[in-house]
Amino acid sequence: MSTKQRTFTTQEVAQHNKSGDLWIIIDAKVYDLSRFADMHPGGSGVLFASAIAGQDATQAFFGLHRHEVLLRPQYARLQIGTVDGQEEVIKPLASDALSEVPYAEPSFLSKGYFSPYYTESHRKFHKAVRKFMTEVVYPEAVRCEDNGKRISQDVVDKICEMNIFAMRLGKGKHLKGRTLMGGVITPEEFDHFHELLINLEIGRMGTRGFVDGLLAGGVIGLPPVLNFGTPEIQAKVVPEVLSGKKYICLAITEAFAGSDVSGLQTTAVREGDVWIINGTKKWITNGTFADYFTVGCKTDKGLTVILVPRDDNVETKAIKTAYSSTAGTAYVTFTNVRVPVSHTLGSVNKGLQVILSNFNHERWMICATSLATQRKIVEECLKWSNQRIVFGKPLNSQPVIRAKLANMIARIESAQNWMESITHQMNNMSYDVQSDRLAGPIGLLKQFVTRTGRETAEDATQVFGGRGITATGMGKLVENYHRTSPYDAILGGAEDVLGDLGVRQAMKKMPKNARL
Ligand code: HEM
Repeated sequence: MSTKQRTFTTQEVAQHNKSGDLWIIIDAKVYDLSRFADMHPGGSGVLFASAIAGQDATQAFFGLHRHEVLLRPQYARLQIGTVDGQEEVIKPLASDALSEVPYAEPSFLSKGYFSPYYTESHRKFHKAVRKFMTEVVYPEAVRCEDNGKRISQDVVDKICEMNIFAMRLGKGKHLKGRTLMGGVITPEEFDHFHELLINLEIGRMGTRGFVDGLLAGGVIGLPPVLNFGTPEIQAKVVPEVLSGKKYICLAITEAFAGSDVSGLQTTAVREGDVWIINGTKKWITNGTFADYFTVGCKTDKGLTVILVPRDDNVETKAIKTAYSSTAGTAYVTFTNVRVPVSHTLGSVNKGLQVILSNFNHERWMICATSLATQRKIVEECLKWSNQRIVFGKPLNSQPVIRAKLANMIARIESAQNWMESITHQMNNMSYDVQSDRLAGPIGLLKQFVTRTGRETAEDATQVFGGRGITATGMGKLVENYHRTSPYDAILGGAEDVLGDLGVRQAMKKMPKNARL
């Protein structure tokens, strides 16, 4: 019989209540803390309080620790048995399970709710993605977010084997003949809702630096190659990148010009069959580890996008930003870099079109991951305000807390519904039509998601108090979100610029005869 199956009465447990002989009960499980007490991060003293030592400390424990503490192997092995006649109630979810906390999942995944958009294909796809993300990607996300190291090759290989990276580029020829999520769906079935589901799963991990470190640079850096590269360049680069053997990033922004791409100063000068590239790029996601750079360059009569392979004349330096350096954010310097003209992506001097054609998809992706993190934060607040006891009552018995929750829920539900409506349009429009009709709505959606995201980050910090500004423990997701939600408001186009874009697009489409 394993020690885990031993049972004890509460009276027996109560005998072990002193230094060198300390047991406690947490959720029907008996833990022997005799030797651990001196190593306890919260100090040994708290464990010897009369309401804790030898007693049922469930409520005290969950007021101070996340459930995951008990699951860590070094702590799980402190369990010596269970309490006679009691059953464990607080269990970890299965890796493909859905949260039953109201609003923790989008409504189409919540029991008893319906959706006009999702089919059985999306549901089974979602189950496979959730399982994979929970088992393979999430542990890596937590590790990398913490230690700032880039994603490991082993995890990249597994992601690419499932073709998750390829699917993040959306529908298209690059999916032809690929086995998606081990064959759960066919490439022909794949649509933007499948893609949305991947992004939602990535966002809900709540590790913002890692969300970008998870090859986000490739999601925006590869499409120009896929859509504008010569057949030879495509045949070489696309398989290398989609298999995770090489990394690519998009290098547009500079210290001189961010959202205003017409102000770029990196130059490409043609000398026979080569481009000579000089200049710097800043805030380049995945730049520290990229093998290829999709670079926006100033040429004689405009902008030209050129694929630059890393060589000794390309230098990358990590930039210290507010989020984890696992994102690989770089300052890139090109010094007389020589690149064959066959590496030109699209037409010379017509690079703006190449850059702009990418933006809608990038912004839509940021909306999805940002929204999913926001939803995760709402789940954290709903759980915390339910379990946290203040002045003898759960936190959610305070009207002011419930008012914050009401606003948070309304924001994520509005954003999700708008997001799904735009995704439905994407599924039914050609890429060109999308550029015309959806650039404005996607800009406005992004403004809405990121602005509400920061309101939610503020509210969540108030709900969590000191824990919401602490990078470990109960409020660690709230702390991460509060610190990193401005990223979504900047990356892919600053919030105000995008709101303005939405209105300018609407102005362009105003009927000439519109009058009150
Ligand atoms: C199996 C039993 C326990 C284990 C394995 C454990 C483990 C830990 C760990 C790992 C931390 C660091 C913070 C974190 O990662 O969340 C911590 C903090 C703490 N623990 Fe425990 N603990 C146990 C039981 C208890 C109990 C019964 C109490 C009751 C008073 C307690 C009080 C605290 C306090 C006050 C802190 C500091 C919290 C903070 O900084 O916000 N612990 N514990």
